[in-house]
Amino acid sequence: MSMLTIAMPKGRIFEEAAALLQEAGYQLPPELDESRKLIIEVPEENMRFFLAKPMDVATYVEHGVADVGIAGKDVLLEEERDVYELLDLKISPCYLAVAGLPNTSLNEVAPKIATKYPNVASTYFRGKGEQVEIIKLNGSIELAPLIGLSDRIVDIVSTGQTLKENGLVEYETIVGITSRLIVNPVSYRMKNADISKLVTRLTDTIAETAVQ
Ligand SMILES: Nc1ncnc2c1ncn2[C@@H]1O[C@H](COP(=O)(O)OP(=O)(O)OP(=O)(O)O)[C@@H](O)[C@H]1O
Ligand SMILES: O=P(O)(O)OC[C@H]1O[C@H](OP(=O)(O)OP(=O)(O)O)[C@H](O)[C@@H]1O
Repeated sequence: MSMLTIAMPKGRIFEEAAALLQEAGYQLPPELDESRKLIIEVPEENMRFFLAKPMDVATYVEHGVADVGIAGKDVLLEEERDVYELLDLKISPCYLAVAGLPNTSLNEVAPKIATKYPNVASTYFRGKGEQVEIIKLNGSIELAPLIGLSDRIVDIVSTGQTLKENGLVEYETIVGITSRLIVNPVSYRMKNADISKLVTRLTDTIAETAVQ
């Protein structure tokens, strides 16, 4: 029987995702978060894990090298991939928002928006009929309005600490974000029994966590 391959995001989602799988009854080795290995096989569960950058998880799943993956909804919105989104795992909650320096209005012809999410940002402003110039950054987005690179940012907010410590305010909430279970469409057919078992177990675990 072929193994189920799961692309896991390294970084802040990882621990919550691994804990959720454990709670769902999968016995995962400590090696999964303790070593620097990027491929971890768990023969007892007939599973194999790839440790990927969060932005890349859906790429592995779309190409079918991973059967399933765990990805933030932000990543799925930014890069539309040919994958099925099966389940809201309700972990790593945050939201995408428009923020900037306080008391500044957007009266220029095409205000500059700095963001790690150029597609989400342009779709959002197009939807409001506002013309903007998108500036793609890869991190430290809050720096942009402070130094005059942009008028606004579109970025993730979780505790709000980063905005606060940099004297920025939120202007609009775009969309709420949680992590999702995604699956390759071919794997979904070929490995339906294993994937359905995973989905059922995770669904039960999420439901139990919700009532607690
Ligand atoms: N405060 C937050 N900031 C950023 N992402 C968050 C936050 N809270 C939850 N998330 C989720 O975590 C994912 C990003 O994880 P992480 O920050 O580890 O990766 P990253 O953005 O690639 O970071 P880096 O480039 O610094 O490694 C996002 O896709 C989002 O769904
Ligand atoms: O509301 P908060 O709890 O402060 O979280 C939000 C901050 O966290 C993320 O940045 P990250 O730590 O990933 O740094 P980076 O943008 O430099 O990658 C995000 O881009 C915000 O800057």
